[in-house]
Amino acid sequence: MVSIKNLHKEFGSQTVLDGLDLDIDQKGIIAVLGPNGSGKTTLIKSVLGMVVPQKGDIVVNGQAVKNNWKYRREIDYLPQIANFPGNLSVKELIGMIKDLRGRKPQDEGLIEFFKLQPFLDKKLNKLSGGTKQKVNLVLTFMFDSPLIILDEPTSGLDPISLIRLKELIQREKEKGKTILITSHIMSFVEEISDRIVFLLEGKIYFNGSISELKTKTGQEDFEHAIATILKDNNA
Ligand SMILES: Nc1ncnc2c1ncn2[C@@H]1O[C@H](COP(=O)(O)OP(=O)(O)OP(=O)(O)O)[C@@H](O)[C@H]1O
Repeated sequence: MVSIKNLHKEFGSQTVLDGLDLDIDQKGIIAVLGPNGSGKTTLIKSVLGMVVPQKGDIVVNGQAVKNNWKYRREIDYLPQIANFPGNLSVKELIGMIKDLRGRKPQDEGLIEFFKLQPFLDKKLNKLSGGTKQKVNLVLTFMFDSPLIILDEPTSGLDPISLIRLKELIQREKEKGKTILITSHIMSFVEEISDRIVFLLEGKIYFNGSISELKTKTGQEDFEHAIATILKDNNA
């Protein structure tokens, strides 16, 4: 599904990705973790073609990413920070994205699922952070693509909305999709992930299940296992 070989990305003199290799060939939920600034978003954006690496190859669903855009039709992406045009209403924005994507959307079920009906005629710059995130989630999930990439999806969500998000992600997993997630909320990651990919110093430091991570670090609980990696590496 996603194959990354020898990926290098530098911003000026700063090396962010340093010969990173990663294969994601399974269905299910994969959490991409790592300390702040470790390159999670840079990695995701490289897969999406939004960041151009200095070196390396990325193949998504059998298509090379370089100088290509068609493969993106099969990816749904939730950005960490959504810069919505503030003067549009929620309804107008959803309509605009539907027109741009040109695929049959499932927006109505998702609007109902996140209880967004009262906000449809409101301008985006008048919405709270959590409500904006729900709009962001509707836009992401409405096209039913086989690969879903979620950058900090829990951002700003209240407990009920967080439960709904987890339900939605599980539902998508049961359809046989591959879902890549970054999050700093360890309880959320532990609850939903099938596999953990941990980034450190521009490379993959760990790639495996939560129980393998606990064994590797000698810790019984997930949060402490992550903390142990960070402490051992002065991250
Ligand atoms: N466009 C850019 N120009 C310059 N530096 C950048 C750019 N994008 C990212 N960086 C730098 O690359 C490093 C990795 O950033 P990135 O956003 O990928 O990290 P992250 O692991 O997603 O972090 P966080 O957990 O804080 O979201 C950071 O030091 C960041 O400042």
